[in-house]
Amino acid sequence: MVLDRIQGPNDVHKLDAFEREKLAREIRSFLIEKLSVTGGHLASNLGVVELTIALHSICDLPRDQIVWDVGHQSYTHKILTGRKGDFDRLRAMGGLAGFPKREESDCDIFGTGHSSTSISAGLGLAVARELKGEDYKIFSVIGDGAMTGGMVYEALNNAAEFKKNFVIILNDNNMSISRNVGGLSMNLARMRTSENYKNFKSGMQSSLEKIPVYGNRIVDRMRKTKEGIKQLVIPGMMFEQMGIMYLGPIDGSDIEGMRQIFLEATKIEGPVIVHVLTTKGRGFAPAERHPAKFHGTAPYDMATGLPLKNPATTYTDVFSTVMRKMGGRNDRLLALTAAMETGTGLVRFHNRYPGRFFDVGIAEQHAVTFAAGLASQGLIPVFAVYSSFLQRAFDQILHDVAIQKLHVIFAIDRAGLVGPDGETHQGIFDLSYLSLIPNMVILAPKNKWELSDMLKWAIDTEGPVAIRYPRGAAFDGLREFREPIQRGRAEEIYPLRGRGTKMILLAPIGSMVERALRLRELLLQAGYDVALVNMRFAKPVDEAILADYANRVDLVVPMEENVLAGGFGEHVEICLKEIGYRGKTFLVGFADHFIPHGSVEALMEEEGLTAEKISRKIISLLSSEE
Ligand SMILES: Cc1ncc(C[n+]2csc(CCOP(=O)(O)OP(=O)(O)O)c2C)c(N)n1
Ligand SMILES: CC(=O)[C@@H](O)[C@H](O)COP(=O)(O)O
Ligand SMILES: [Mg+2]
Repeated sequence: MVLDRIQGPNDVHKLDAFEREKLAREIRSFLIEKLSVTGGHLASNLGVVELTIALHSICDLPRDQIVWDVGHQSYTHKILTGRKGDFDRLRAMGGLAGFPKREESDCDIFGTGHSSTSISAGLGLAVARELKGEDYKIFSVIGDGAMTGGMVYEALNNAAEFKKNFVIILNDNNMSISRNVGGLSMNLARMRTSENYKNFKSGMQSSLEKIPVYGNRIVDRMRKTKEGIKQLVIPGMMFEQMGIMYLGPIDGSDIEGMRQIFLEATKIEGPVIVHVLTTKGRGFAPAERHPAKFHGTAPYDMATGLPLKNPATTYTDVFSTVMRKMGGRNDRLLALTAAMETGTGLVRFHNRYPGRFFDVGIAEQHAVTFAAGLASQGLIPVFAVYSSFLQRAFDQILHDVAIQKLHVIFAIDRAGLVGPDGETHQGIFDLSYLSLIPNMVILAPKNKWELSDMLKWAIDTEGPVAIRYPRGAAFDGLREFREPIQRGRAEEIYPLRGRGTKMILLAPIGSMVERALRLRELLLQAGYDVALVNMRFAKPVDEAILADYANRVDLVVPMEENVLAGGFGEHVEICLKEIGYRGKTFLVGFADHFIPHGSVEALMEEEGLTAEKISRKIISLLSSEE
């Protein structure tokens, strides 16, 4: 096996062209087999095996620097830098991360996870290299989907001005997670099919000879032509006009061709884009047929590609069903996504009401302000978005939505721990960054029925509303508790019983209600009297119910799947102080640190947030004062 000879960075340099081809086949089989057990980002990785081998074979790592946009496609890079042996524990706690991590390898020069950062980071590296008087190659590898993110254009604009040498490899597989959208995507599609691609492919050598003046020749030619329409199909014109040299499109399965072009590109003065055409899911038929399904996959059967387990009903499924239903009842209801149609459960709404569905690309900031514009005209946009991706749009929420009290609904999926994607994707900050914005109303459901009720309530109310719910199976307990939703009102589940050594109020929100059930049992067993209130609203907090309990309990325990800093518990504490509560509080949530990858339960254990661990802390707190 050629793969066995790859033990660390630059081992790929020892291979000849034939062996490089063989290595690509072996890596592909390796990934298909390993990910069938662990799950992970299969389709994107299968698409860039050859591209990564070509790149590594002209780089001297870790001296040369590669920035992977999003970083979900960096598995071959990890294999080629000595991490092949870690793939059995891909994305497991303490195991190999699914994204580049500086602490994992000195070949991971820049950590990623969120989209569209690689050109800015690459430019930063290039400027730093010059300021430090150093000399090495810098590559940013970015997908066509990531090119829909606004930061890319801020970076290109800047790169054209700064004129630093670095190479942007545009990995164009004609897909984001779902179909790629927008004007740029249409432009790339035209480039794929243009005559120049065919010419470039057949005349690689003559194209290479032209490289130093390649861009200018195209621009000169375009200036001369009077047939304006033809300009549209000249690849790279858009980039060239911005002052970024463009090469391509080139074939992303041709390792030798890519090696030559990548190397030549590093010799060009200023920023260069090399446009590479790849195939998402390449070499695994189910993934080539359904790239969206295999973008991020759970373990699967290698023969058929079918999932090994049937997934339980998720909050995303519930959201999906209710949106579709409500779309039929209210024709002002709109659904928005920033390139996460599948993940947020909007496929059914899209199919049923195509005119009221909008995928704006990986553009969370734009999505929020676009929603604000729609809401200003009396429409009801629901922006379904992952908690960690919404972080990008903080000012748009504050400035464009909240100040104007516009009725935009934020359906915040993946709120709480997401597990294997790790620190970049854990949705543990939204309660903090939303709570501090005036006019925001924030809810979190305890179970699947409550998500449905909250969404319907949010559609009928006014002003900005956020509903946050976690990844994974929806809780289907506590079905009998279904008080109608009222603004700022909590729901009492279990009152105090009137007997016990100390009185405790458990005040969980969202997913923590389920955990509080078990916690309550443990505390009852320890001899305490324990009430449980489902707080429902992180903002406005139900002051009345807190005031009611304030005189009766010794301890209030707000619980949230969010960081404690600026979170729900802190707001409850402020409220209790205003009410004049004299007892203790014990805040349950995440400490002030980033939480790495692993299964959600393992991480909860590590964070001390299992019912058992919380109960031990509470018992010790209360017994220390006895
Ligand atoms: C800010 C942000 N929004 C959404 C995502 C989710 N996301 C991860 S990969 C991806 C699609 C990227 O498409 P592309 O760059 O073309 O890479 P491909 O998977 O096709 O290789 C999306 C939307 C993200 N990582 N970051
Ligand atoms: C790379 C990326 O950002 C997405 O693919 C993300 O991993 C999706 O996560 P879910 O599996 O929770 O949809
Ligand atoms: Mg793509």
